[in-house]
Amino acid sequence: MEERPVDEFDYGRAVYEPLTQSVRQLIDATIRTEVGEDTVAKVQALVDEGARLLSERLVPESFGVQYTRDGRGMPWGNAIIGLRNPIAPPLVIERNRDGSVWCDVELGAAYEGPPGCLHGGISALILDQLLGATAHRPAQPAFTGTLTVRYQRPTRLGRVHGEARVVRHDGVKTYAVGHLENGEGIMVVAEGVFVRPAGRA
Ligand SMILES: CCCCCCCCCC(=O)SCCNC(=O)CCNC(=O)[C@H](O)C(C)(C)COP(=O)(O)OP(=O)(O)OC[C@H]1O[C@@H](n2cnc3c(N)ncnc32)[C@H](O)[C@@H]1OP(=O)(O)O
Repeated sequence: MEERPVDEFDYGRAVYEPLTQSVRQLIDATIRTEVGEDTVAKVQALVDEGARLLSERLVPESFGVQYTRDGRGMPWGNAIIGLRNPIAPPLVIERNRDGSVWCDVELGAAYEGPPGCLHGGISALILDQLLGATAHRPAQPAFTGTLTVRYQRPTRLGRVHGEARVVRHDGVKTYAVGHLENGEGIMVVAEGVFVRPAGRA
């Protein structure tokens, strides 16, 4: 059996996070490059070789949430916070003492919708995760039941600040609100109902 370091979280982070960050740079450069076709073909061959090497051993399906032996969750494939997911910015969510949450994130060319602006689906994705994180209780996961998003103004690509907080609980339902803002003000607001499924709460 393979010898695993005691701290799998730190080991995994040290090994995979730099790779993920390199692939994020690759995604950005793939979108914005203006080099000639010979260079594009050369890079494609290198990328194909990298994918071939990484594919020599894969988990059978998606990554899921793997746990360290001391119980720490590693949602590293997650589409928005995944440490091993190059399409995740990634979002790093901070929690205040009152349970509200916030994040600061840099969103570049890979997240474009209208020219120069953040794609509305990405705004909704960030808000879904933020509102879900504030609604979350340990060992009582809450699923997004309904998420309502109001796009007040186009959000320019670049640095975005997000916040979310719980406004009330009603049985298995938790109601949360949040917003995204930048130097131009509050751009997107959201409210959501998060439901703890019967039998799993
Ligand atoms: C640190 C970790 C941070 C984690 C953050 C996570 C963020 C990401 C969150 C997601 O993206 S989750 C993925 C997207 N969501 C889903 O896939 C959910 C799919 N839907 C379901 O699984 C079920 O429909 C659901 C769990 C939402 C509800 O099923 P139940 O069978 O438990 O609901 P039930 O019919 O028993 O109703 C319970 C209560 O919830 C209400 N309800 C049910 N579905 C609802 C809904 N969709 N929206 C709002 N309220 C809903 C329902 O009216 C009722 O209210 P009352 O108690 O007042 O009668």
